[in-house]
Amino acid sequence: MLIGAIEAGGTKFICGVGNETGVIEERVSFPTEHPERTLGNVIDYFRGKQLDAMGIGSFGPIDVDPKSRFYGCVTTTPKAGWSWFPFLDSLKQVFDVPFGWDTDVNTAALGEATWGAAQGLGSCIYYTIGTGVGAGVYAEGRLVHGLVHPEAGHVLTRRHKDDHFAGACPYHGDCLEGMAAGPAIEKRWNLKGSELPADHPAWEMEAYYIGQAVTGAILMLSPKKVILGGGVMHQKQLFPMIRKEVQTQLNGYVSAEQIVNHIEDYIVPPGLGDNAGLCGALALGLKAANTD
Ligand SMILES: Nc1ncnc2c1ncn2[C@@H]1O[C@H](COP(=O)(O)OP(=O)(O)OP(=O)(O)O)[C@@H](O)[C@H]1O
Ligand SMILES: [Zn+2]
Repeated sequence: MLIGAIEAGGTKFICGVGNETGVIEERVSFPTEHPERTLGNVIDYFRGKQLDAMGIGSFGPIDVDPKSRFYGCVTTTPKAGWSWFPFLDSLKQVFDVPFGWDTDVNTAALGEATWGAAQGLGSCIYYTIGTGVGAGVYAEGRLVHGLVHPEAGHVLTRRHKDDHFAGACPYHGDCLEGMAAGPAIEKRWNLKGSELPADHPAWEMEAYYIGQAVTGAILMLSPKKVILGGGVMHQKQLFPMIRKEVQTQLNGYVSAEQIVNHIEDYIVPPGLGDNAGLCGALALGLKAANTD
């Protein structure tokens, strides 16, 4: 089986083809520009390939309700031209194959649940901490949608005692994304995260905020694995700090072995590394092929 995979990011698009075992055979990448131009590039790349299905994990927010007339669109984005643009339909008009469509983070969660760190577990939550913060939720063997889809990057946070930064979210100020995304780190410390030393106090603060979000997710969803990806999580020293923070915040209330004794196997980086998104899109395409 040959599946087309699209990781549609706000900064760049990655397209690739792979098979039902999760192997990506080739890939290309181009910058996210006006949708007509960007999707023109997508179509040019996939045209002529004998695809059985396609999967798209998109930056959001997006419409994931198949009954909605805006299904397959990015909804309210500041990115020029993308709001309500018929993203999915433009591709469906050219490629007569089953399509999978979901948020970038739900897609990465599916990739991890299918071939990565949460393989065979039936549930996980996947956070990306990058330019924004988002989370995908896989529970009881399926991706979670509802009224819209989870927007776990914007949960409210309790402020760190030494933090006087107002917060960078245009909607909420000091929500999780406003306090912990890459641009928040840069605004607070006047240095990019990648330029801050590993022992800088920034990371203790960062772990405090991510730890709160993960604690909330554990209490609300009881995921069998917590996966933390995105550019900021390249700071590997954050992992032990976040694990400790979660244990401190839970304070013994959740007595599962994974939290008490094996938290290093419970809160982990993506098993698929930087391929989580593209492999997830492959898994979405595969699901679409199998349900069509
Ligand atoms: N090594 C690093 N340490 C700390 N922060 C980093 C590092 N590398 C990248 N970042 C920060 O991560 C952010 C970029 O995140 P990422 O690489 O996940 O890209 P993105 O795809 O634009 O993010 P998003 O998934 O939110 O769209 C930037 O704010 C950058 O400063
Ligand atoms: Zn917010």
